[in-house]
Amino acid sequence: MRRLAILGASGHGKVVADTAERCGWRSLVFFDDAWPKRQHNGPWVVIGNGAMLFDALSGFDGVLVAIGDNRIRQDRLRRLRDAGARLATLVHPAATVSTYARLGEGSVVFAGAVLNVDARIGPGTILNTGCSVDHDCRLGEAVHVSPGAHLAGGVQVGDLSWIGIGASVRQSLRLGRRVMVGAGAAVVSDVPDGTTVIGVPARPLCLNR
Ligand SMILES: CC(=O)SCCNC(=O)CCNC(=O)[C@H](O)C(C)(C)COP(=O)(O)OP(=O)(O)OC[C@H]1O[C@@H](n2cnc3c(N)ncnc32)[C@H](O)[C@@H]1OP(=O)(O)O
Repeated sequence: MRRLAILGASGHGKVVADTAERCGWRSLVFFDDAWPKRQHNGPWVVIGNGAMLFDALSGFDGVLVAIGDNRIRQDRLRRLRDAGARLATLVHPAATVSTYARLGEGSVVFAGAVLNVDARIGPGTILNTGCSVDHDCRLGEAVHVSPGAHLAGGVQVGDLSWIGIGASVRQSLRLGRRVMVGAGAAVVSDVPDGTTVIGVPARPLCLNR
């Protein structure tokens, strides 16, 4: 039976595990630094800490990092890949991914998400429940598109950026690295690196205070 290891026994980790089962993984276990205090994550067992996963890689057919923090997820994915881990990629059967889209290793696409034609998604990205990423979008590494967020066609999103729940981004815009788009925002202009924007239309958070 193919074995999957998931690093990060969080709520996000439970959705990753649930999606993995829907994708046909039958044997899956968690690793988390809260072990041995944390022994379970929902119906799944936590069998060791992060360091123990690195020692156990040969026993797994796939490894995923289920850590919501983009920077930490990117770091752990890179370290696991360098250590020889076989990084898995998940697409929930109720998600729609174009044959002509590309999805980087270690990425997850949850139920109801749509990834459209000629989109390119970097490694370690989360396309969360019911989001959409439209044609020709370019997402960097370890991006998170939250539930119900929508990117119109041709949007570029830099590494480590986070599109908040229910936000929308107008077509052909360029969002930099480490951008945070607040929940429910409507982004109608480019966003520079490291900027948090909120509101409708979206403005930098400091300008809204
Ligand atoms: C399955 C899952 O759960 S996936 C997770 C999905 N979660 C998300 O998408 C979270 C997105 N995060 C947000 O929207 C956050 O509120 C952020 C990042 C924009 C701001 O967070 P913080 O920096 O902690 O700001 P804070 O909460 O202190 O709010 C600062 C001010 O901005 C306002 N504000 C915060 N977020 C928003 C928003 N999304 N839209 C409008 N105003 C906002 C607050 O009301 C506050 O206003 P005030 O100064 O007048 O009182």
